[in-house]
Amino acid sequence: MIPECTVTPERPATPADPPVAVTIAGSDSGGGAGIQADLLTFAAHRVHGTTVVTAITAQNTLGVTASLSIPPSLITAQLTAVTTDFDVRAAKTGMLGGRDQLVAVAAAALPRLVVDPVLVATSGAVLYDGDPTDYLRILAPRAFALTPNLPEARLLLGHPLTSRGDRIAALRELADHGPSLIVLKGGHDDGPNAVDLCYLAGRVVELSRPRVPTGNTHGTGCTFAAAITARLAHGDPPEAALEAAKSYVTAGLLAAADQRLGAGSGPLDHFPTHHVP
Ligand SMILES: Nc1ncnc2c1ncn2[C@@H]1O[C@H](COP(=O)(O)OP(=O)(O)OP(=O)(O)O)[C@@H](O)[C@H]1O
Ligand SMILES: Cc1ncc(CO)c(N)n1
Repeated sequence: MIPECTVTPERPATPADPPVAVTIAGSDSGGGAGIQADLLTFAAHRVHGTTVVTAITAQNTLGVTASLSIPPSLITAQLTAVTTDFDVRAAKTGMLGGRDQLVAVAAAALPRLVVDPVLVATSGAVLYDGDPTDYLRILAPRAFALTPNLPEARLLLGHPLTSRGDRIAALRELADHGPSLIVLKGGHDDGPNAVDLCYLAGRVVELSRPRVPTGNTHGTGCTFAAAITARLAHGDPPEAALEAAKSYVTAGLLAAADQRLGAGSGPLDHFPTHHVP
């Protein structure tokens, strides 16, 4: 006989319940970026991770060889399944694949939404085949935070960002589309420090840590945005969430600097030993 499915009786939430976050992103078969990196990051922060898969990529440390976008109706169904059952405290988008998928995500009401505008993989593979400005026109008005890297910010705004003045102007331009928090990631810059310029409640804040000399940087952007999301799910104020996420990514890069996983750019270590969630 099949036992009947029982529903847990209503009881108030307790501090022992882990907060819930949702990642809306693509699958990386190599396990270093996308949904896989996000779930590892959530787990390292003791956040229960739920998922809305938007695309499946055939990918490893050397690049992406194939990808398939999930039909928007199935994206909506996953969003409904997650948000009608769980008390979702924060959400994050990664690879969306195309405009129809982005529109399906923008139709959902998601708290503390962190949008990582994934457009092109470091290897050159196209991860968004629509117009990059869709992110600004359709999704940014729904977002709490937007976290482009420098090449992505250039594509979103359609002009180069050379000087520090250009970058500060870009922060304001991006914030005009709605998000309270903008993080312009400087991982692709050179220099002894990895410096991200942030715009938060009208202030420019610099997030800086020593640059880790390593080629194992696959999935740093996903991991950083997922760590911000995890800290927001715990209720951290935005500036504390940013600092904690930056320290976590730096610790993960350091711990995996000499690791060999795959022949190309390997993943970082999502459970660095001295990280305490
Ligand atoms: N070698 C490094 N050492 C220290 N911090 C780094 C390094 N590379 C990137 N970071 C930091 O990691 C975070 C993610 O930034 P990055 O610019 O790499 O994102 P991304 O380009 O979106 O990532 P991805 O390569 O996964 O697409 C930022 O805080 C950035 O400063
Ligand atoms: C699935 C996926 N999402 C995001 C990135 C960007 O790192 C990637 N390479 N793959």
